[in-house]
Amino acid sequence: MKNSTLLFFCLCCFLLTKGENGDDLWLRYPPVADKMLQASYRYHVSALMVPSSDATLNIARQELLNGLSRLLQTQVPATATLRQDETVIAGTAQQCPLIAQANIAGLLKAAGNEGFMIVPKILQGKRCLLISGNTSIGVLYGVFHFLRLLQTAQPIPVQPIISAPKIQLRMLDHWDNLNRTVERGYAGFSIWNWHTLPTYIDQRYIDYARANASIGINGTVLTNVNANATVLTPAYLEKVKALADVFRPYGIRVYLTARFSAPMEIGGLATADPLNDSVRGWWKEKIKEIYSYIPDFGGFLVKANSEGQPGPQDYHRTHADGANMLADAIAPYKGIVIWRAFVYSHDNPIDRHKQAYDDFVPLDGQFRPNVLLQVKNGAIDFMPREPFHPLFGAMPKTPLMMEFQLTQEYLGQGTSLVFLAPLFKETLESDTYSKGAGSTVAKVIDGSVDQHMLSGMAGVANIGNDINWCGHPFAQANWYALGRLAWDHTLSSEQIAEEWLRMTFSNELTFLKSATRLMLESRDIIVQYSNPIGLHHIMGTGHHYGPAPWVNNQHRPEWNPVYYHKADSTGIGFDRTATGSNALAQYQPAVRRQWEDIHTCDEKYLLWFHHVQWRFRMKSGRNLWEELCYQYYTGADRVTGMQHTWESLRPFVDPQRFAQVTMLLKIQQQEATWWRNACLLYFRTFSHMPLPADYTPPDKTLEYYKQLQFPFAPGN
Ligand SMILES: CO[C@H]1[C@H](O)[C@@H](O)[C@H](O)O[C@@H]1C(=O)O
Repeated sequence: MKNSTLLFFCLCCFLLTKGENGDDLWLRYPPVADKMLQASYRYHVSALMVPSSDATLNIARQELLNGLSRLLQTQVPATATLRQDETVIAGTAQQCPLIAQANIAGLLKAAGNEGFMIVPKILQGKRCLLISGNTSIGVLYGVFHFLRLLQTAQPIPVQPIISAPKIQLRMLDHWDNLNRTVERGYAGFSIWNWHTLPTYIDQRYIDYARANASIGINGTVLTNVNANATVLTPAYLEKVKALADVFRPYGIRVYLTARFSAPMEIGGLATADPLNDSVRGWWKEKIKEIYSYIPDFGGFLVKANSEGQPGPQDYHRTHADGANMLADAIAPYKGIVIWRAFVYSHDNPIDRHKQAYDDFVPLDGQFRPNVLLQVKNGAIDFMPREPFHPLFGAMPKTPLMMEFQLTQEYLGQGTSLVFLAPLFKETLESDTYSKGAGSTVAKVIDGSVDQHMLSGMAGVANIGNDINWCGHPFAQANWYALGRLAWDHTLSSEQIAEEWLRMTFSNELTFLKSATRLMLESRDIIVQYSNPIGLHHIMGTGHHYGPAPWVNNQHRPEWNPVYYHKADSTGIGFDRTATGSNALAQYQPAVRRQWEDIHTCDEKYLLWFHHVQWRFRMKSGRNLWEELCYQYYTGADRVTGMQHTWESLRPFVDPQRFAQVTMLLKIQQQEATWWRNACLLYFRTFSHMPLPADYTPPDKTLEYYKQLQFPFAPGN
């Protein structure tokens, strides 16, 4: 064997074995299984022309070479001149004279700063496929899109594809602590190794950047919102700089969480009052220092006056005073401040649902232009199902950024198969009616309803140092979905699930049909067996794992499940209508009308907005108690159905991942039974009604469930 052939053979063996454990996420690039298709791809992609003009284009070329050699099982040669057969050319018009001559400038306008175009062209009489954009990063996104077409067995485009992101800031928020624990993290420890940074660049950092770039994520907040000021000290800034240097060519900016009391903790000042001159001066100097390390630093994410975090209210200042102080200091560097709206405190005992709106709506119009307000999808806290947050549409003068949670804090954590795109879509497609019908949450956050220049969507990361990144093999799909929806919120959950499955597992249609359904139904199923009909926040306190609707001993009333379900002898549910907390008044009249009447309210939100009598007649004809039983039992049964579906997919999945998911589904089945039994046994003590005769009664007592301890639950 010639040396070069041997080398290529070794490379293929390495590439083919790498990825077995999921360490390549959706960038596994397995050989195209359909030989006809592979032959057609080989014909259309017979040479590559990618100029070496900068680090981003070098990455694009490398990704193409790597991806194509694995997919097509042949080495696609790089070329500097057009060949007789078809050439793929990637670059901007400035970088690549052939693209400049291709007459695509008009089309490229629609691609903006980060978008791309993939277009077939005849140049110098020869067929070419151009992957272009107005910037190198646009080209890189185009390259990943092109590879996705091949990974998902799509035809080579015959018509131009033009794509630009609908949302500007597409981010991951890591809740990673400096000691490498991850708050609400279920996939091991933090991937940021502060001990070996800045000198040691873990391959994981590069793979993380590739994965993010492949789905258009362009920002990462490295640290927990429950912040530690130490990350702003020089020793850490050097480490942050090392990460920023790795991520830059992938189009990813680095952000940090700013602890509001940092001027006191690491600056030696006596106060952190945002209107105090020394404090303002301290932040200015600190920000100048940060930019001396990281010239394109993105900015700060701040959790203030929430769950014990310091903030401007400690000095009788408003959230706007706090945000603006940082915004003024960072504006000269074009940095931004992302201020969180997740606030609640015990002096709002009637309904935690209302506080963010009460605190922030009066401040609309007072924030500097470089401030975004980051709002969780719902008003309580990443529940399995929540109506959209009433702040969306209620602050037209402030750009609101979406905060979704990818880590499954309340959704079975690391053990449950739950595909979150349907949850995200449910919120994004909700109509706020803020500017009349059609003012969906998606259009509020993409800035189109109120004409904002800044727009953003973040996902609380579900990434850790587990061998497969996210703990559960299917949890990777939630990271993927966030990126895809932040790029284009009109994509359907089905499309995203199918894309991810094709890239991660197989393009076999039989597999895809069942596996897509498995994913699409999974979120509904967990809602059904854990929090049906609008129930919420009835999980174990502290670790948030498993059911504990009986808990009533937390010193903060709003941390107790009983505060939320309000079960009593008459019924169950939280009355948020005018006869109750009146949280509904925070929505537009058209939204209110959907939910305020107990007889017409969408039943998925019924107990969210109403205290409902046990014998209330539901649309199914069952009374509320019977419906609750039906939902819990059906949900748990459907997990058994998920197990059967997965079993039927055995022929399509490698043994390792097949076994992992099989074992996890077994745990999920046990959890579903646990939720069902514990909740029904407990709620029965209020309804005083029996389980319908056709259900197998729980084989354990309520006392048994109350005494279960979880010393191993993450977060304990
Ligand atoms: C980072 O703290 C988290 C906290 O762990 C979590 O239980 C709650 O959901 O939300 C907080 C927040 O979003 O700030």
